[in-house]
Amino acid sequence: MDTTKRRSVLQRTFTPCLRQDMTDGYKHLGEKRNEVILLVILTVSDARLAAREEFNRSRQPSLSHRQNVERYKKFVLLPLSKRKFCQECQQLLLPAEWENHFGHEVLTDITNAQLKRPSQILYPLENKKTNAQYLFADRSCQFLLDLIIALGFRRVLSVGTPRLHELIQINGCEEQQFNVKSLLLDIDFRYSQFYTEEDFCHYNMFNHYFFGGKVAQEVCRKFLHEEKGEGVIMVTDPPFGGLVEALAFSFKKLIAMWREAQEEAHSSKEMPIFWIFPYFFESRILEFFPSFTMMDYQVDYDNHMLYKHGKTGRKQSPVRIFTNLSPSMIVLPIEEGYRFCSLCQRYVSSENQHCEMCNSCTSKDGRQWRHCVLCQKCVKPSWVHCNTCNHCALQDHVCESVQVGCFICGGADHKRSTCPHFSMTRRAYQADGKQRQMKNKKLKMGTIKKPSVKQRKMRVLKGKIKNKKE
Ligand SMILES: C[S@@+](CC[C@H](N)C(=O)[O-])C[C@H]1O[C@@H](n2cnc3c(N)ncnc32)[C@H](O)[C@@H]1O
Ligand SMILES: [Zn+2]
Ligand SMILES: [Zn+2]
Ligand SMILES: [Zn+2]
Ligand SMILES: [Zn+2]
Ligand SMILES: [Zn+2]
Repeated sequence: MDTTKRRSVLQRTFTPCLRQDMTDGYKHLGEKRNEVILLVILTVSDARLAAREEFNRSRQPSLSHRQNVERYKKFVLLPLSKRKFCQECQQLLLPAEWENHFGHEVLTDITNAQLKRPSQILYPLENKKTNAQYLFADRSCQFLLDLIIALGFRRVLSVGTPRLHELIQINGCEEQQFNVKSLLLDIDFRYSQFYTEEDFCHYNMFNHYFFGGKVAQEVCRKFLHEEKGEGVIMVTDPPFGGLVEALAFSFKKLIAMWREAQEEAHSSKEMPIFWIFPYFFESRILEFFPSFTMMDYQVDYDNHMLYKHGKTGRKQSPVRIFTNLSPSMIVLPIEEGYRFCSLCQRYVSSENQHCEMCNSCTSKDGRQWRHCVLCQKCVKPSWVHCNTCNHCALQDHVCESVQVGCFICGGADHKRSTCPHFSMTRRAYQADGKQRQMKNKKLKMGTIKKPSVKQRKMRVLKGKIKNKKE
């Protein structure tokens, strides 16, 4: 099935709420769209909380998790020839339902091995804006699991990492001595067809919402509290379009839940976390989690043309692991070119050279960076020092002093950030600060064409119309 057809099929079927959840992840944060999201998180009133819960409730799928578990039990008892999966509806089918799916593309002879790898049967969701489901390449997934085992963890809270969850479950089934467990928290309700309520919670990581209510929340709490909270690590790989603030808000809630199991004396202990995210979000993540360090390991994905290792994809994935564990403990594979820098006490990628002036292995993107004496720091290899801007930038950038006025309305007396025509709504719904910054940078560097006055006026007009609608 081609992508367009698949997408339209997904839009028609399974549960309309799933599609809505994926696109409306942020909107769950509050009903009133013209509010600044961060404020909504921090000062959410009772009334708004109720409205939010009502919104979440209205997104409940037609079949409950329990019903899906019962269906699964019946499904596994069927002989192979009667085990079907409708690709269009993304649903396991029981014989009585076959006729309703007449004319749909159906997979047959679903084996137990296939049932244990749902991420291979289910189509990755492809909403580019908020959630493209980028699945780990086997190499990266196995690396993560090996690392988790080597570090001695026994329980993994898999937040938006279905493939890692799946790998852990498979190992658990196949090897008696394998003693790592995983609980998957994900907004993709299709997974409820394959996992019990003890293994999967339908969860929104943008507002820490458990769709299964108190019962599901208790499953998570119990999981975190086993062995007094010892041996647990949270691994998360959120959609990259996700707001760091919102994610941090939810992760802090999960950390607080874990901390309840800690004795007073250990109340300042941190729950170990691997947060997988692009390197250019480093400063944003550190704002919320100052104890985190970014690892050099490049996480690869199966279904992302750019972030995929190998012939067709770009070799350098921008996705990294952020962790609050000591960097010296995170051993990166030497066979893939990583090496240990004894001065930094961490593994770094092969091109990442130790800079004596910065006293650090400074590269962020895997290329060798160069020290600029004037900037007093290392910069990307493609940058040169600009005396007009007083810092390094791309050779063909547009110098800062040349840029006067506002990019939005063209007004000469203010900058875009204080533009009176740029409503709060649009600001809040723009991409995360970092993404904005990146775009600004690109504008400054001239990699994005500066809009003409006419284009700017059109934008203001469109903005006004949109705001009126809202
Ligand atoms: C970039 S993918 C990561 C998948 C991971 N690399 C793997 O292979 O297991 C993002 C994951 O987060 C989930 N997700 C997206 N939005 C979410 C939300 N609001 N709350 C919880 N999970 C969400 C998606 O369903 C998906 O599984
Ligand atoms: Zn169907
Ligand atoms: Zn170093
Ligand atoms: Zn340097
Ligand atoms: Zn410089
Ligand atoms: Zn310049």
